[in-house]
Amino acid sequence: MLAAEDIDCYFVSPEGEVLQALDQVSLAVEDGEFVCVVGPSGCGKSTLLRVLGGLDAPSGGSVRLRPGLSVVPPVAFVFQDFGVLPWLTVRANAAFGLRMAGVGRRLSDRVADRWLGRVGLSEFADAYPGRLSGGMRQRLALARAFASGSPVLLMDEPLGALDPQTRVQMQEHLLELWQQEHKTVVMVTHSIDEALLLGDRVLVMSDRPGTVTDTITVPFPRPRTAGIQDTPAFARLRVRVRQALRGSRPGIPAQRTDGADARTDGGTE
Ligand SMILES: Nc1ncnc2c1ncn2[C@@H]1O[C@H](COP(=O)(O)OP(=O)(O)OP(=O)(O)O)[C@@H](O)[C@H]1O
Repeated sequence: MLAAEDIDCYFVSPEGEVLQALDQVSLAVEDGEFVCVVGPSGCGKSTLLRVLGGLDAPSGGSVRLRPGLSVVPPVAFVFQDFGVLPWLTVRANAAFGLRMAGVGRRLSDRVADRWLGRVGLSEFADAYPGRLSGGMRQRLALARAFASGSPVLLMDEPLGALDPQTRVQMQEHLLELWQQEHKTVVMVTHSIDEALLLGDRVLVMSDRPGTVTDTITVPFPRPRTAGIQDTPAFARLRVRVRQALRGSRPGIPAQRTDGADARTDGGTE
């Protein structure tokens, strides 16, 4: 569905310093696959996502989407800061991707209403996002991405701004939506547990310039529930990802392996 080959990405700072963000990154994502990307802060995860979605042009290499994709736009983004437009109603926000793709108001509103129902926001359809909590805004952002009809969703720390309890609820919600819709997803996250709960594969990136240093297949059958996080197999895989991350960061001291800290940036959940 989505393939990147030998992506290099350089930036020039305002001082004129050349900075390499990505170094020869290659990946291939199957139709309907959920791939999570973890890596140290500043290693180029967001840059990779932007290149995959065509928001940034790579300095070298190429990105290909499955030929013949008839859906416009083929890719929808979900960002950590929700990307909700405060001057549009909740319904208009949910319909935004469709409207941008040229779909008429009546149809896009109907699709938006269906998705607002699925994320539990029907009663707020005519309200403005200012009335929504953080978790509700993120549900709206997900509704907009799913409603857009895009087969590929690129998510950049989509649950990162939520409080821990809301985040757990949203992980379950996202898991449920994805299991019903089978979109192709590439999601950047700082949480190892989130990556293992949601993903089919976890790509581990090195420190900047970021490159993919390890790919871990997540063997847990679907449908999954959050309960798998309490199993010994999950704990073993958590350690495996953590070791891969340590391997990608020479000189970084070992992190805890008791499961209390499952974030790639050393924070807590
Ligand atoms: N437009 C830009 N201009 C200059 N430098 C940039 C630009 N975008 C990103 N960078 C730099 O590229 C590197 C990678 O940034 P990026 O945001 O992709 O990392 P990240 O892994 O997503 O970080 P984090 O986990 O902290 O969100 C960083 O050093 C960043 O400062």
